[in-house]
Amino acid sequence: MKHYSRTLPWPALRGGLIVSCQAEGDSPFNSPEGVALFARAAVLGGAVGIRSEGLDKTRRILTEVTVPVIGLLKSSFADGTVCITGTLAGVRALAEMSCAIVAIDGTLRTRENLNGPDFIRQVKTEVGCLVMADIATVAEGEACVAAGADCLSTTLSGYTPETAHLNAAGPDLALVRELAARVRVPVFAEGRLNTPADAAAARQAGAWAVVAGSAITRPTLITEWYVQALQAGPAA
Ligand SMILES: CC(=O)N[C@H](C=O)[C@@H](O)[C@H](O)[C@H](O)COP(=O)(O)O
Repeated sequence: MKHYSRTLPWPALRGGLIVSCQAEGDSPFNSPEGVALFARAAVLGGAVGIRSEGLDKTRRILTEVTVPVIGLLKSSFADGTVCITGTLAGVRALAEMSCAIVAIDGTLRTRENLNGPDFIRQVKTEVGCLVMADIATVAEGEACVAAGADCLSTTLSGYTPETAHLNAAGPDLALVRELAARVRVPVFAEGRLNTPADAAAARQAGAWAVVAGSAITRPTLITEWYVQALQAGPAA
């Protein structure tokens, strides 16, 4: 196992904002250059960390910022729901390019014949990088910590079959609150934190730090929010 020498990122991230700089599909920002511009803008605005998807994009972002970068690769489970870094090769590639932390799907869904906690156990043994377990429930979070996850993020609440009903309900602050009370590793609040007030509420709920993406780095989606609000018409 290779040993990744690094300063632990937890103090630098504490109480701060991590901006998720991702772009997909026909987004005009869907390139290493595009997301790197977002990362630079985020750091200028005071972001203490960046979350980044994809090997080429993450490699580029790492050359542009000095704050800790949380790297991940996205794929899909058979039912079409999102899987966050589900292969050992992917974890290794992100760790070797010096991501401070690698985000891994910590849900109980099976990838490479392992569920999230078992996969994290394998990653900690065979790769040895810092792991952020992306989870959707308290039980998943506790199982990932027992498996060796270095921190948790509520990323997947609302995006797994059993939590899909929460998607329309705004950020899952109840999950942040419960995890923060139960585990001894940093808990990051992530997912649908679309306003500064949401971010502050997540800190109040016990989040170590807050991750925001869409509301900062998905301008097409933000535009749609405005357009839909206007289509609802004027109040009677
Ligand atoms: C579910 C999933 O695929 N989440 C992804 C995880 O990396 C990203 O698409 C999100 O943008 C990120 O989690 C930040 O969340 P929000 O964009 O809601 O602020």
